[in-house]
Amino acid sequence: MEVADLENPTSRSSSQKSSRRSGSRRSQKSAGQQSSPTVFPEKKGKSKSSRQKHLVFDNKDSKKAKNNEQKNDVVDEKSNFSGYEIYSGKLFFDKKNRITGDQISANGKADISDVRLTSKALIWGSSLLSLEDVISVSYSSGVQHFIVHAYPSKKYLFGKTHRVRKDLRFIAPTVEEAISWVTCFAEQNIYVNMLPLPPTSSTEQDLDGPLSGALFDHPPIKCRTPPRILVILNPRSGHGRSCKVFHDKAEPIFKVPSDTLIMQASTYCSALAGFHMEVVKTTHAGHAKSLASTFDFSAFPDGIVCVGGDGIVNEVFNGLLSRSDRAEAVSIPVGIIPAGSDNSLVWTVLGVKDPISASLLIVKEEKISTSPLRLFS
Ligand SMILES: Nc1ncnc2c1ncn2[C@@H]1O[C@H](COP(=O)(O)OP(=O)(O)OP(=O)(O)O)[C@@H](O)[C@H]1O
Repeated sequence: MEVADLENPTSRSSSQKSSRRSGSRRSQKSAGQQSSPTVFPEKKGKSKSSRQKHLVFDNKDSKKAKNNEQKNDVVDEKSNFSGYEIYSGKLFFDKKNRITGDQISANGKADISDVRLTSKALIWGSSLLSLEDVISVSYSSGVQHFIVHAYPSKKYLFGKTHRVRKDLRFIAPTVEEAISWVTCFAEQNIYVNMLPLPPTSSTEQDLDGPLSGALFDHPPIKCRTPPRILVILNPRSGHGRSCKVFHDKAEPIFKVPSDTLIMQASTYCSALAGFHMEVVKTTHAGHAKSLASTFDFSAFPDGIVCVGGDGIVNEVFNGLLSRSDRAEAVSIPVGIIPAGSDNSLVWTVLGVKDPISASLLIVKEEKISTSPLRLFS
């Protein structure tokens, strides 16, 4: 099972317990949200019929339920999971990312399931993916598929868990439905990577025509503004292993190198969680303090992330508190990615030990917005 199994509720992430996102859809649209590039809907007429040739969804069974007014409670006794339904419908889960384009073969019919997006999870078959574990959704304008990027917990030896990256690709019956799914994810404050349109075959291009003209009938998908943060990394932390910890485990959550996100067998440049980060590696003791005491807030309005052990965090807080604009400094969000030899501070304050869980908290903007004064009071 790739994600939490409803039959086995203990495999779910403990982070499901609380969700800032419960509430009405309207309330979830934060004031800071901005429009991402407009999603160009499928061209009507010719293009629709051309795409319908791929579809094997049974439209009679397909149940599309967008519950703006009436929110259905989803309560699963086995998993003790609850949330209200945001959207539901039939989706093809492309388990092995093997389907080219949006075409689903007859063999793939068995993998078409009823999928529900609730205020807390994405649920299909016996699988449940907590939205707390979802980093982002990637989508290309005008295609039927989208990818949900997540780091669900997985059990390994002796009941211990660790987080594993999953890129779950779903194909909707129509482009319009794909857009609706992506829009609903965005409304749950999940970042949407708007990717370049994948290359189409010459035949398909001829049938569809260029994606221009009367393609603006869909409103733009709204998602949060990509945060800009300063990362202060102590390369000596954790006996010199902090750089590896950051680049291997944490950085891919915030952004991915251009050649690692693959959609439709084509390579796209994309940021996973859409963060703009400047990474500064400290060169000496006291460097983190001087950076925190002098950096320009306007360049990094969304905060600082410390990568290292307790010492580097201590320096950053001391640097912030030593500033002349202290009132503003104490409100700057500070995140911590544990990479030191002893990470007792991050464990005590945030309740996490591993760099992936700590990064998820930063992406979810839950702990990064805690001011240093409040942290230590
Ligand atoms: N480039 C550097 N070279 C030498 N020392 C540094 C450098 N950058 C920071 N330091 C100092 O190293 C000290 C220890 O760093 P840090 O706490 O991050 O790592 P650690 O000792 O591995 O972790 P922990 O404190 O959890 O045991 C910090 O107090 C800081 O002053």
